[in-house]
Parts: sequence; structure tokens; C-alpha cells
Amino acid sequence: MSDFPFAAIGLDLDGTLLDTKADLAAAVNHALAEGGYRQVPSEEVEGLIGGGAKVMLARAIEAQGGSMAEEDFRPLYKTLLRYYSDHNAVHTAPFPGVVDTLDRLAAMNVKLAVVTNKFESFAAEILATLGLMERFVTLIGGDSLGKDADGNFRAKPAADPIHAAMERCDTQRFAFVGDSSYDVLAARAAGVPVVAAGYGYCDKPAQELGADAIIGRFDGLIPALRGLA
Ligand SMILES: O=C(O)COP(=O)(O)O
Ligand SMILES: [Mg+2]
Repeated sequence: MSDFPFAAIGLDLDGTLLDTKADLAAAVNHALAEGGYRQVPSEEVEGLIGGGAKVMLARAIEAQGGSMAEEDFRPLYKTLLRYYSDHNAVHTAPFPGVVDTLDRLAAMNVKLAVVTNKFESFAAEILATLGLMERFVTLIGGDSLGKDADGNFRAKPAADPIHAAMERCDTQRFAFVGDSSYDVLAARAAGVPVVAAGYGYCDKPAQELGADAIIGRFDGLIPALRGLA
């Protein structure tokens, strides 16, 4: 019998489980080049990740005072998706401590769910390429739950994907870990404890995300979760 306080953990992907920054930067810069925009250094791309690829590109273009008209934006977004589809696991790898910690959680019979704002197909492909997919009970992407009445994907920062993960893991004893304000807001909206991955692509200083705990490496997760009980 495990005394671990949670039966399932929800995990953000980009900036929490996987260091995807270099591949995302290449994709966004490929699209920016096509639109005649300046390249964004990968340190700056970090601050654009968290809301999904569309938000990442929109923020990069807006920062340069570019055109956000649908007919100008759409082709560049399509270019980004096409490029990323072919180059999504070139440099991408798990952060230090991820694989060992997932093994330890599995050994404690803790269910694991990925909740990402990436499209589900990209996330599934990357996790399969890295040989990690079978560790997760479920994977919920930014597009997995469809759109709300306003036409927005039911994705983080909404509570919906976290609620769906809890349902699919069949438990209320659930905690979440993520690196951005999208993650903390979604977990808060769903009423579950949340740990911030301070080593990730935090869109504000980790201490200001409003999480219950902060980890500096992924292998700090199990003690941090025990501390939340
Ligand atoms: O790709 C993104 O911008 C977000 O992905 P994440 O939710 O896994 O961090
Ligand atoms: Mg993230």
C-alpha cells in the first residue's frame, strides 16, 4: 500500500517533461522568414511557449508590429504547422530526471496523464518517437476536447482538460505540474494542487506563477508532491 497522496498526476509537456524549445524555435522562425519577419532568438521563443503554436506565432508577429489579418496570418501558421510536423523531435528530449521519476511514479501505481496545449497528434508523435507514450494513461492535447461556444479550444487555462484527465484516470486524488501561467490557472480553475516546473519556459518568474510548490529539477517532483499532502 502506497502512502503517496495522489492517485494520478497530470503533466504538462513543453517545458515540463520535454525540452522542445529548439524545435519550436526552428518552426516559428521558418514561418517568420516566409513572412519577411526577423528571426526570434531561442531565449525569446521560450517566453512565447505555453498557449500552443498559434499563440506562439501570433505573439512573435505582434512583437514586430506585423499584420495579424487572417489572410496574412493563416498561411504563415500553416507553414509553421507543416514544418513542425516534419521536424518535431530533432532536438527534443526529456529534461534531466524525467524518465527516472516517471518510472518511480509508475512503480508506486500512480497514473500519469499528459495535458498539453500542443495539438494531440504532435504530442503523440513526439512521445512515441521518444519511446515514452506507453507510460501515460491518457494524452489530452489543445485540440482534443474541441471548441467552446466562443470558438476557442477547450484548452489550458480552462479547467476542462484537467477535468477530462481526472475522469480518464478515474480519480479526484489528482495533482498537476506545469511550467507556465496557463498550467497554474488551469489547475486552480479545476481545484487541484499544482507544482511549477521552475526550470521550464515560465512566462513569468516561477515564484509569481502562484503554484503550491516550485521544483528546480523534475526529480524534485515526488518530494514536492508529498509536501502538498
Ligand atoms: O506548445 C505550447 O505552446 C504549449 O505546450 P504545453 O501546454 O505542453 O506547454
Ligand atoms: Mg509548458
